[in-house]
Amino acid sequence: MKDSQQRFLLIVNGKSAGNPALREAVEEQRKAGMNITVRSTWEGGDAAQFAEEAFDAGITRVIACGGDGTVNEVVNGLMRVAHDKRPALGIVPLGSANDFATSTGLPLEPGPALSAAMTLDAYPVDVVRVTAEEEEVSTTKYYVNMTTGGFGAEITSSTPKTLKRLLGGGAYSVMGALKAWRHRSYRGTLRWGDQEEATSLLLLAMGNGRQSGGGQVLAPRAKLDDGRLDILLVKDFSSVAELPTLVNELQSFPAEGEFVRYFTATQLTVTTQSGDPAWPLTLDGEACQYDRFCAEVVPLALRVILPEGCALLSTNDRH
Ligand SMILES: Nc1ncnc2c1ncn2[C@@H]1O[C@H](COP(=O)(O)OP(=O)(O)OP(=O)(O)O)[C@@H](O)[C@H]1O
Repeated sequence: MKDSQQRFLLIVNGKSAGNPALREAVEEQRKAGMNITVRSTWEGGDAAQFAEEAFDAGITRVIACGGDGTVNEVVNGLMRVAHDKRPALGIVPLGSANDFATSTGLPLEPGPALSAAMTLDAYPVDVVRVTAEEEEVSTTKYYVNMTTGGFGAEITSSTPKTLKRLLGGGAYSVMGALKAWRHRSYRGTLRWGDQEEATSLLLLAMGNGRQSGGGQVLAPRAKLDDGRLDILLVKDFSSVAELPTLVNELQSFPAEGEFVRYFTATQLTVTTQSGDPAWPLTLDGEACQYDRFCAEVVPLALRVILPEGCALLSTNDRH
């Protein structure tokens, strides 16, 4: 479809509605004849609703203007639209972390980002469905980038920089930090493929994309369109003497390390024993807490506007 035939909906996080660079970029594109509607959110939930309504309003591309949380809401709204009617997703990153946009190589400034979202091609990517059963109520949420769980999720959702120190620091500074944060592990039984493991984890990461928490690469080999989740398990340690091994393994992501395991799966379920605390999760920046949940890949569910040659697409592997 030609750019002039596209109908664009910008869903702007109300926090950024006055962003001068975005306003200027929209004005410029409109002057160039582009058909742009802008809707600004008032509160959580609006972005998903606007995205869900987009197809009926004749929109062909929905452009999420905000941080990872806004992108996540828009993805959830788009997933409520039938697959063959689902508008493509573009991103103008205006958040504090912007992990998805950064890792896919999209422009980070509003002007170039809007231009990219309006003119670049859209590529089909996987979306991950997370279902949870809590007191007989079932909830379904989607994400496109990464979910972190356990203590790691607590840190990523509170202070992204703290996780950076955990992963990037030396063993002794890590130990001090962990003590200061009163770190804890989360217990549960994990099931994937034909495997089952009862374990105690500091961190679980389920990556469709590669990074979260403001630049933490937790799924370095993930591809957005390979039909698989890249799973990182970081087991708890019992003494400071074990920390150098743990920190080393976090640099190499071994398939079967002493503390770190990295593998792929199409589906992963986590179940806690009754009486154990529920797992804190951060789904593309959105915090929640579940006793039992299942994450599964919905292959090629959403077209996302990405840079040509994006390293996160397996179609670009040969380049
Ligand atoms: N008008 C508004 N004012 C303040 N907050 C809003 C408004 N509309 C939506 N929100 C909230 O903003 C959250 C999303 O924020 P967003 O991810 O865009 O920014 P961020 O947190 O700075 O980004 P990042 O995750 O990249 O750090 C939503 O969960 C929603 O609840």
